[in-house]
Amino acid sequence: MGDFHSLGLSDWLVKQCKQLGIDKPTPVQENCVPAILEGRDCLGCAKTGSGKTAAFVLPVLQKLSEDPYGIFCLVLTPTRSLAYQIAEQFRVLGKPLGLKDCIVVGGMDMVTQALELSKQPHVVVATPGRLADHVRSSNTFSMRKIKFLILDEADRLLEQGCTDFTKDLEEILGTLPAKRQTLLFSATLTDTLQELKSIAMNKPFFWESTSETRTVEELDQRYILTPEKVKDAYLVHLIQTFTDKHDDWSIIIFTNTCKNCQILTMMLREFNFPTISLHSMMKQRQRFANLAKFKASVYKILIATDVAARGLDIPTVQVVINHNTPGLPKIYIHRVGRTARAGRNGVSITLVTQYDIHLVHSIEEQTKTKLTEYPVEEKEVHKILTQVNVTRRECEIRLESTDFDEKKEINKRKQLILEGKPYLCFSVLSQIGSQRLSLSVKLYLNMTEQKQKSL
Ligand SMILES: Nc1ncnc2c1ncn2[C@@H]1O[C@H](COP(=O)(O)OP(=O)(O)OP(=O)(O)O)[C@@H](O)[C@H]1O
Repeated sequence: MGDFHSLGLSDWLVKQCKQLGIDKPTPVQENCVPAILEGRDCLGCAKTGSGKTAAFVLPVLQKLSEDPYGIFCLVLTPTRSLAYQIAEQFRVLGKPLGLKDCIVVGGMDMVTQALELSKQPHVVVATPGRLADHVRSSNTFSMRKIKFLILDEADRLLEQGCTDFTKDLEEILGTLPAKRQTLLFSATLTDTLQELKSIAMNKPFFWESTSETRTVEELDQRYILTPEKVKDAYLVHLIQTFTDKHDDWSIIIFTNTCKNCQILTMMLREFNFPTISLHSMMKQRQRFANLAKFKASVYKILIATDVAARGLDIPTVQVVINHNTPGLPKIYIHRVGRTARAGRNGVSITLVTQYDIHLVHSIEEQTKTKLTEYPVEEKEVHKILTQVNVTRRECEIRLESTDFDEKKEINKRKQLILEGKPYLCFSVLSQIGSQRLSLSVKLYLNMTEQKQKSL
């Protein structure tokens, strides 16, 4: 393996890497950095935690230092917290350049963002929805001259999942110059990306790690077979065991819904475990605050939905627990990739019910790894079963007495209105009929009326 100099990077960047403990390039960096410096488009597929971020940040900074202007580079990423993490890497590595960056994500003040964009930052890191909003509503900034477009977690941005970025991406791409370098990175590349490889212009460089397995060797992948009703008792038992055995530990628990995330957080707190949550029903500021507290080890347990499955880089995470078995192997790969990063060891434990066994088989098939059973003293689990289930029920009742479900409905409706789906909105709205709701109907009607008038 060479060093960063031999990849074509300048002294100041190599020095900057050293200061951060980045001495030797990882394979994805070793292969992609020279191709990007040559001016080629690049598709990089490498395992979680293998340093893909620096693989694009370093060559962009090198090129920026040769011809500095703004806006030089646009990075798009599917989640808000990931946008902050990427911007941080640019800021730290690009410090000697006096790098100016701008983060454009939903849930934050649009006016402040517009002002920052108008100051022509070198690098813009954005989630597609909010950047498309700015493109539609503002003419105070231009991306006509950007040199680099980067899609991080590219498969997620391009797939048509529950959050479909297609429309926003089209809008953004329309404002970019055709002559640019396009870089796509992910730990999981889909067929669409494989197709893209064959049709892309600009002689794209494609790099995929040659390893047979899709997860890292340092990750010990386990499962526990459990009936649905005993799952929470296993969870409490596992956490208790980790607490007893390790001083310096932190755990991410993934679950399938925001509500479940909330209930599990309340339940684990009842057992005095330092727990905090992260899901899309929380306000953006609260999400950042919780993530910061988890990173700082103020709370050792983070319960999250898949909003935290991709990209988050928190070195202290030693254990990932899947409270539900992910329906897609790809989601499993990203979730368990929150531990065992950058050569460290880690454990993942997936709670599997009898109905999920086929999901485990397809995970094993895709990752080319066999999950092994995690040994548990069942007697100990059964001792706490009743107490855990009663506590969970109490938490469910407590949550039902709050406006959690109502908030969820309001969020859903806001989304429908933003997407311009009036009929659907009406049918959802008419079921509830509170004052706040009729207000949002009026607002929507007003907006469409004005739109029609202006037409
Ligand atoms: N050459 C290197 N040597 C040592 N550590 C590195 C090197 N390059 C990056 N790192 C560190 O490795 C960690 C993981 O990097 P990064 O977040 O870029 O992974 P990733 O490949 O993007 O993972 P994911 O697919 O989960 O997003 C970071 O903390 C980063 O600082």
